[in-house]
Amino acid sequence: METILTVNHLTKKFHFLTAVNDVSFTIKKGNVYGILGPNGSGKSTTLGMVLNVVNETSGSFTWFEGTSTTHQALKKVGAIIERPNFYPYMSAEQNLKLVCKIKEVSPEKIHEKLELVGLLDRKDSKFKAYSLGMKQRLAIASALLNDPEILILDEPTNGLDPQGIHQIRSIIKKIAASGTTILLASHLLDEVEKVCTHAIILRKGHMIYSGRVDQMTASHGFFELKTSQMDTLMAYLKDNDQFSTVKLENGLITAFLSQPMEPATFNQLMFEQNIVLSHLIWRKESLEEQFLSLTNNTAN
Ligand SMILES: Nc1ncnc2c1ncn2[C@@H]1O[C@H](COP(=O)(O)OP(=O)(O)OP(=O)(O)O)[C@@H](O)[C@H]1O
Repeated sequence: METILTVNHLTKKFHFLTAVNDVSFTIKKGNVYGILGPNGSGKSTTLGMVLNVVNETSGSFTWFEGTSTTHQALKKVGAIIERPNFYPYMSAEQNLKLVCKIKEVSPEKIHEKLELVGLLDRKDSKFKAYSLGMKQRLAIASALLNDPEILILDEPTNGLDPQGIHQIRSIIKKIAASGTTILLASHLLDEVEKVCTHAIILRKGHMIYSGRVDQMTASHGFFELKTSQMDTLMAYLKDNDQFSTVKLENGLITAFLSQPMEPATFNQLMFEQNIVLSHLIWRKESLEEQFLSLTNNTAN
């Protein structure tokens, strides 16, 4: 499958705050990716870096397998990362004509794209008369005018009423069905589950999951661990492919299993490594719990 974007160990620091911490993922053609995380988890900063509007502190990213410069590659990317902003006294169609001029693309696709987002019958209405949902749909039509390879959306349903949310989600699915790759940022688990095939979950700038949405809940659980030899244990776990993600927070190690393992087996393994555990708890439904903490944790 063709690779659209490769992100390698991307990190962004704002003074003392690490907004994005060592994030790596790959975007493959035809899939719908959701970057999921609570407010402040680093979603917009990640999108900003790959769109060249935020400078990375370290790490790198490559568009379209490095076949062209980032500047050239971004011409094949449609992105909406800010609130839709068009000329208020011009109609939707006039605004899109202007976008075509600026982007140097033919205006012939305007009707097709307005039709796709359900605004063709409102093409002559002034932008200022549009509802927030219509403005967002117009922004999507605008981003699609040059038939980009990938559409990037930051919180596409924020501030919309339930009907507006439903319309945007249906449009995203329609765009994806036509073969356009999509990358969206959302703080709503429900949204990512409904719309996306793949998810990248961020928490405080760290990536805690990357993979298929339908495998998010098929987790083998995780161990919560404590020992007086934290460094040795961390090094051992990070080197062991039976664990997918290992993190150390507040003196507690959380090690996510990539395959089933009994706590007794793990304890025996630790014993053989001369690591004495003072705390060992195995928990299941880990990702659902993660989701709850992700979606409820507004103080993040
Ligand atoms: N220009 C900046 N200067 C300083 N700190 C910043 C800047 N931009 C973002 N941050 C901080 O980086 C962290 C990540 O922010 P980011 O906007 O990427 O998160 P997010 O997951 O997109 O959340 P939200 O949905 O609230 O935008 C936050 O703590 C934020 O305050």
